[in-house]
Amino acid sequence: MYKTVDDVNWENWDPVVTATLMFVIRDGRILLIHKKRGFGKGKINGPGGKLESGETPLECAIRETQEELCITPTGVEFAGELHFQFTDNNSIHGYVYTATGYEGEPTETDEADPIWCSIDELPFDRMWEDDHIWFPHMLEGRHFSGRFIFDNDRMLDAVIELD
Ligand SMILES: Nc1nc2c([nH]c(=O)n2[C@H]2C[C@H](O)[C@@H](COP(=O)(O)OP(=O)(O)OP(=O)(O)O)O2)c(=O)[nH]1
Repeated sequence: MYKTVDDVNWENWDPVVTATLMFVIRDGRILLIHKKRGFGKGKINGPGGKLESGETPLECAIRETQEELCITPTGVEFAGELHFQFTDNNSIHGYVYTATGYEGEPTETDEADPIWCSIDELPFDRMWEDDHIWFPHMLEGRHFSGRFIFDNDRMLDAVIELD
């Protein structure tokens, strides 16, 4: 039973899922989604999803943003990595990207409803519990690597490292 980050053998960690997140940030605002289905349904997050075979995390993050919001992010940069170990043995390796712009118009889809938020007033109470830890680093443009233990959607422990 995982309780703390130290309970995981990170050297041999073999995540069940690799997933991505994309955050368009411009003019003091960030483009988030209300996630309408799938893992994390009901939460506010960035667009993103699971890696498909043959795809790089960057390609996945762009594709998922196209699928969920009908936009193509531009000025994309790697922001950080997230390592989630769940008590039920699920595990997710997440790659986070930021973008400075996009082509197209953010549009509601079956998966997501776009929401522009001020970076000073992020709705952390409606987001995953770890997000308030690494969002400030992402917004400052610092690369981060986070390790987290979750029991369903309750965070039990967190360690964050900065470059
Ligand atoms: N911000 C944030 N995002 C998270 C956390 N945990 C977590 O899985 N995510 C993201 C990574 C993925 O983008 C997404 C979950 O995967 P998903 O989007 O593939 O789920 P899905 O069932 O909708 O599957 P898909 O078909 O869209 O690929 O949630 C977290 O703690 N914080």
